Amino acid sequence: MVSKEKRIEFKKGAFREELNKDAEKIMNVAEYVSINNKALLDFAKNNAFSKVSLPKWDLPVFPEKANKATISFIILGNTQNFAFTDFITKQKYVAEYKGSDYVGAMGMWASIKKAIERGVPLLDGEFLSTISYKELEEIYNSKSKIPMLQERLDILNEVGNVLCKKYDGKFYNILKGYELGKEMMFDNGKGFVELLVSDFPSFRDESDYKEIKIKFDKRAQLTAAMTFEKFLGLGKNIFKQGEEEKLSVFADYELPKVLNSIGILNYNESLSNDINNGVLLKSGSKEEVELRAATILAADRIEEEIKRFNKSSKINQLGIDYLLWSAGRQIKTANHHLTITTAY
Ligand SMILES: Nc1nc2c(c(CN[C@H]3C=C[C@H](O)[C@@H]3O)cn2[C@@H]2O[C@H](COP(=O)(O)O)[C@@H](O)[C@H]2O)c(=O)[nH]1
Repeated sequence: MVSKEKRIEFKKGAFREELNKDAEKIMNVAEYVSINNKALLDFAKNNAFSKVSLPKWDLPVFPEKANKATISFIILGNTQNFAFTDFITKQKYVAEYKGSDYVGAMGMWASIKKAIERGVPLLDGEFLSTISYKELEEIYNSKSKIPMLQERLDILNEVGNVLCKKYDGKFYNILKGYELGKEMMFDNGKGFVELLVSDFPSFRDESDYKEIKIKFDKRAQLTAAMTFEKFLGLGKNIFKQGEEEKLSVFADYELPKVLNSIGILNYNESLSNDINNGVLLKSGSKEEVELRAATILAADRIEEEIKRFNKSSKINQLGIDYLLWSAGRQIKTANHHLTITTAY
């Protein structure tokens, strides 16, 4: 007979298992960040019976239908889904779309939707492989300037080239056969998340911490999650049942902010001062990797604890992510950490 512990492990899949293990190794020797078990248990207990919904990605900045063009749009946006706070002014990117202002990541989605609607062929690999700085600047030009424009451009050029070489110039071809209920996120190297990371260097999101290599793959996992949730919101499952259980939370700058605010992540004095004062944390620094590793581990433990308190809970990391993310929107006072990176 398979024990309950084993069953949970099996459902997580190899990627998430490895990520959790590496996060745990890092947190065992961490210097700047620690997890407060009491706060974690309290949070799990208080949320064990909460009704958790998943995002439907139905704001006007997203396409309305569940089809191939929507899949392409979601992948395109996730090539650009990082760094929305200006590193000097600390202001968030703001873009206007159909009379409303969209802030941060939503501003980015607004700008690419607006460009596609006025005929810029942003879903076409060939166009992306040669899109220029000026053209991209024009696309993002709105109420403020988007950070890291050159990096965004380099990524689009790279992605365009790979699409032309391997995917007939089309994003949606990365999702093999477009067969409802059949697609895999992880499939021995051939799943959707795995192909994004292996074929597109800019999706690779890994860090070295002492001798530990940890793969967060935030943008690649978020691409799969958004695709899953967008389709689900319209009553369709594009992926094979259970694939979503293999995803971790998305290790960005928002989740550690929330986890710290509710006492689950504790920072030492120097890290706490740096974040409060808006000091940049170097990409790949111990501080930055610990923040991300702690986020992954804490979210995984919250799921385990919720399931201990509520044996019939079906919550997974997508639910935990949305629970924390939504909590973050209410926290207006705390700073998130600032790192110059294309990962998140
Ligand atoms: N873990 C996690 N990270 C998420 C999201 C979302 C989108 N949530 C929407 C989904 C439905 C609702 O309507 C929400 O609004 C964005 N991010 C990441 O945060 C950063 C941007 O932050 P800011 O500058 O403030 O926009 C950036 O790295 C972005 O990729 C999430 O759900 N989980």
